[in-house]
Amino acid sequence: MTNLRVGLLFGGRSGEHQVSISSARAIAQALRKEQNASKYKIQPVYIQQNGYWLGGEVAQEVLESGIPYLEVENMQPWRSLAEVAEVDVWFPILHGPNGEDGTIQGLLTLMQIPFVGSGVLGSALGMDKIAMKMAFEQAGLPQVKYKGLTRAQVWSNPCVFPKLCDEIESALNYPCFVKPANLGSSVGIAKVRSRSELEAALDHAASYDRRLIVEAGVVARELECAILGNDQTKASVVGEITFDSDFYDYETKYTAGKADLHIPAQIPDAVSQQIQDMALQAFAAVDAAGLARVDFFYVEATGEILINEINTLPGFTATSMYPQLWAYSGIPFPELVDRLIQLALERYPIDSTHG
Ligand SMILES: Nc1ncnc2c1ncn2[C@@H]1O[C@H](COP(=O)(O)OP(=O)(O)OP(=O)(O)O)[C@@H](O)[C@H]1O
Ligand SMILES: C[C@@H](N)C(=O)O
Ligand SMILES: [Mg+2]
Ligand SMILES: [Mg+2]
Repeated sequence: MTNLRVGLLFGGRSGEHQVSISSARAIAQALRKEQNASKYKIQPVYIQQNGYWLGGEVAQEVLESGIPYLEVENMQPWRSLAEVAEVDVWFPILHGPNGEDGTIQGLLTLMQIPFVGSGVLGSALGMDKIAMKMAFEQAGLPQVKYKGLTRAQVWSNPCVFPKLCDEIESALNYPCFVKPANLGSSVGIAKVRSRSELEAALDHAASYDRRLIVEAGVVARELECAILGNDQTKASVVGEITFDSDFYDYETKYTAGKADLHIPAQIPDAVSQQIQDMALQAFAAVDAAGLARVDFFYVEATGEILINEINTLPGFTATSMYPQLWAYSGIPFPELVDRLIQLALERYPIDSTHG
């Protein structure tokens, strides 16, 4: 099909709103390159931070400028956007809650329009770090010790909260990492080394999500592997990230020069092979589709490889690993987005036979 209309869905009601805009800009650029230019027509649809959907000139302007649109006078619920009816295939490049978590995927499934990436189950399991870790546990994938919590427990009465902190300290020790269960780009994450830091971090993470996770901290090299495919999946070469900051936080991720990406990672072949196998297993364990990036910890001294997480809509920004891992593995960015759209079309008739 020529001139297929690709609904580039970006922004979103998420703490990763700005990252999504950056990812969408990179994908739009790739869709305008080489054969993609005659094959696809981009239909940008921007979801404001407050959740309203905007098409037309505003969406185009956000895509061109990279600057979020904050005005509220053009409020549109999604169903009144003319663009929505014209899309042949959706490319949701939304990160975090309300985009990477199955909500949009459910809506697009009901619209009966093919879309890039995982369906409802894969997205939801891949987003929620507690559910994800349970799925990984079932698949026999090694990971750090963790404890899942709810906001209600954290914001409970002053008698219960200290007991909760006692339990976390005795189960996980310091340092540990406190995270909102459903977020990404390190938003809301803190590395904590004391009781007072733990209390503050739990309170902070609870302001982002009603589900939280605390993980034992590990001293390790950080390795990532990209996956592409539906039922026949392929793993990319493994990459490593190094940085001087305390951990791979938001600023380190998205400020040019703060982190170094090493592709391929300088690790033994056997380690690389094991990480690729584990990444493929993780993809299957959450029922992901299309694409994902799987993040690992490699404890060099012991040879231990621990899975950290899967990201079913990984970043495509200038400092993001996913497109760079594939570029090194022989799939340039324009071909990568083409393949992702073709994978969405390939999967669609299969998924639509449910029920
Ligand atoms: N248990 C842990 N031990 C040591 N470091 C950790 C641990 N958990 C997280 N980190 C640090 O925090 C970073 C972010 O963690 P994580 O990948 O879980 O968050 P995220 O918000 O889902 O990030 P993204 O989706 O952008 O990859 C890791 O890359 C690592 O630097
Ligand atoms: C976008 C960010 N959550 C990533 O995983 O790259
Ligand atoms: Mg993540
Ligand atoms: Mg990560």
